[in-house]
Amino acid sequence: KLAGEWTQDPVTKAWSHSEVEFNQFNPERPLVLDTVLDAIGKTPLVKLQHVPKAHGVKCNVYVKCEYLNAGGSTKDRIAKRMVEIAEKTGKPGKLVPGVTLIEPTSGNTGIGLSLASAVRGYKCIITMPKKMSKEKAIAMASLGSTIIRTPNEAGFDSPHSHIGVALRLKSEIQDAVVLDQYCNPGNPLAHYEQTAEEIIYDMGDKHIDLVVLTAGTGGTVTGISRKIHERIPTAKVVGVDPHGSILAGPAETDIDFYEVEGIGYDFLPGTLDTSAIDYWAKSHDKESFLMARELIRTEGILCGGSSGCAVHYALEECKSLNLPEDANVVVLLPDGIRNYITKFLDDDWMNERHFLDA
Ligand SMILES: C=C(NCc1c(COP(=O)(O)O)cnc(C)c1O)C(=O)O
Repeated sequence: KLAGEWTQDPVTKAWSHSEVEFNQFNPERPLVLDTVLDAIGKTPLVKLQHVPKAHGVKCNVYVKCEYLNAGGSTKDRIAKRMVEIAEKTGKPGKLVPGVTLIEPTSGNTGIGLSLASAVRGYKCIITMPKKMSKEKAIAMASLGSTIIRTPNEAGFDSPHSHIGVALRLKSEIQDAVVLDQYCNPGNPLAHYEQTAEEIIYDMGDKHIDLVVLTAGTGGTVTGISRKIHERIPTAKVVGVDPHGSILAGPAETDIDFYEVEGIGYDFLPGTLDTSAIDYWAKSHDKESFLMARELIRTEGILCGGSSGCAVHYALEECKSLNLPEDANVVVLLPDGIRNYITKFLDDDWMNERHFLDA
């Protein structure tokens, strides 16, 4: 198993891991790339021009557009990093041509791994709950992956869940490897050594006061939060967790269905370091989708549902903290509209769920 141990230097506050070497951050990227996998990372930060004011927020809000990654989401980063680690170290399994990658996912990690498999010549089997969009399934199938849908109501520890089915398939298929985004250090590491460094580098002399991040496996919030606290100790990091999920802590034990894809779970993933998060906001579907639609319509930001979730609750925090005009807030937008064309972008889909009711 790769999980290994994270340790933090008591003086520099820098993190290291017992099993993995870290890549150096290089802000430059050549324009001619060896493969499409090199078109992952270096996504732009965009300053919102209208949405903050429309919601009574006077500070500066910058959104990191992760839908501009090669596979369309921030999860391309961890897919590439987990494959790199396995190719280099053979952990959690040897990746040789013809090997079968099996991964439980809400879709975006699956797209990232399907992309890497198409480029590297691996076979790929994805297990994904039925709740997740058809668009994501079609993207993965187009990249050559086999998709197995699992029941939404199956708990994480059920043999019928996307995790349970992936583990069963691994035991049945020869030369199969489950990289396992829920405990693989390559998940938070990709964000600690790259996503967070991009944010710090690109913000330059604009002081970062608040970072708002949705959480699913917790890799994004763990990796970014650790680096932000290491380099900008005064900055606060807020995690956003949907009602119906328990990531924000035992108080939210009411596990329930919600529509936003990719965030929240009925268990605490090994890649989530809750001590790295200053505090949590609990989110609702309606506000998340309405904000995503507003960002698209008034800012031209073609983002997904969890992006609307992150921005809505970031604005709520700006108001409750009464952040001044010169404060700077960074929000990560994990994926884009391609994954949801027939879902929250469609008025009928929204009306069926009363998300457009006043
Ligand atoms: C866990 C997976 N996605 C995480 C995710 C997240 C959360 O990112 P984490 O780094 O897993 O906490 C937010 N928004 C979207 C649209 C996502 O797809 C997955 O694609 O398997």
